Amino acid sequence: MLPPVPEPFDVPVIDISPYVTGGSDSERDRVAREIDSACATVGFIQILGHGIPEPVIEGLAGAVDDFFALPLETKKTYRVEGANRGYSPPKSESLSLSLGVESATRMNDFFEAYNVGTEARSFPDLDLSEADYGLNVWPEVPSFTDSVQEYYAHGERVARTLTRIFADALGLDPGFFTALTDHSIDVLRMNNYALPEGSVTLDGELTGMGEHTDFGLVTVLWADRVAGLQVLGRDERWHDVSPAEGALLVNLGDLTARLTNDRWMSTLHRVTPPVVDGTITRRRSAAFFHDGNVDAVIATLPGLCENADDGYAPVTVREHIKAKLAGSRHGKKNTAAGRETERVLAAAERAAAR
Ligand SMILES: O=C(O)CCC(=O)C(=O)O
Ligand SMILES: [Fe+2]
Repeated sequence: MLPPVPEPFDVPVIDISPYVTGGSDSERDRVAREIDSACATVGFIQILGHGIPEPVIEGLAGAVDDFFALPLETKKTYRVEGANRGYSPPKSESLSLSLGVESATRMNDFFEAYNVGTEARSFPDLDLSEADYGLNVWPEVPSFTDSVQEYYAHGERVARTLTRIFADALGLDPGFFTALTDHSIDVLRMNNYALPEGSVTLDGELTGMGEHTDFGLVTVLWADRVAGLQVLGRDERWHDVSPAEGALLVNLGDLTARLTNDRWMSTLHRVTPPVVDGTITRRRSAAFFHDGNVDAVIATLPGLCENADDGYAPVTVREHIKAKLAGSRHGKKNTAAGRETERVLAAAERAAAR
């Protein structure tokens, strides 16, 4: 039975500084317990004490502003075929297809994005392929490369700090995630939700970014404090989420749900920016996706399934990400996700029925 009234919905605020600047065992223990509870009940967290200096965040925001202010034709010269890199124009992706949903709003996500990520050549000793770890393209925009690279290094540091906390919260060896992530496929997706006045008719189908779960282990999300992000609560209603002053949002991806046999949640979310007087209120965000080594095998932790065949089937990060990207970027329904698709589809369908 669905709850008759919406439940109060809060995205817990957690100060992770004991893991960033050093803290006592008991302080770290408190952080790990708070993270465990947030991951098991919401799947979204607001973190403070992350240690990213304000000028670094301002630098990222400035880079996002400068790039997306370019004419569309110029931005399109930075498209990269066949890799999750460079510019993605409005209406070229449909996140809901990454779930295996044949959406009525196919390719109607109006966000535009710029992606950069970890490159094969950063690991000269490993035999990594550029098909998995694509080369970045950098736009000719003053300070863009420096500002984005500086933020990227912090995004990676914060993601790794989080997985260190996850190991404690799940009672695992401190190095558990390091073994899965020492050459992690990471991507920073800078999103811009804006359409010039009059360029589009909002027919109720167009959306900022369709409902989806993130693909990897954990996402660190910087976002404007402007409405638009909505998260599906356990009451199966969509709730508006905007970060507290100075907070970054964090959410878990499908690979962590698989690892924990759904004890921790990969929560459905979407972006529906408000329309004021026929114009979309501009909103920016930057999602740092920490997805794990391409060849890491993600299998449910033994302590979290009663029988050996109880958990998710083991999957490599490569297989999983490939199926997801084929859905969102190439309009191909993700049929490989199995139990995961069932989980997210059931939640999406119940939310739609409300
Ligand atoms: O714009 C946002 O706040 C969310 C972006 C997001 O969910 C994503 O890029 O996966
Ligand atoms: Fe997302």
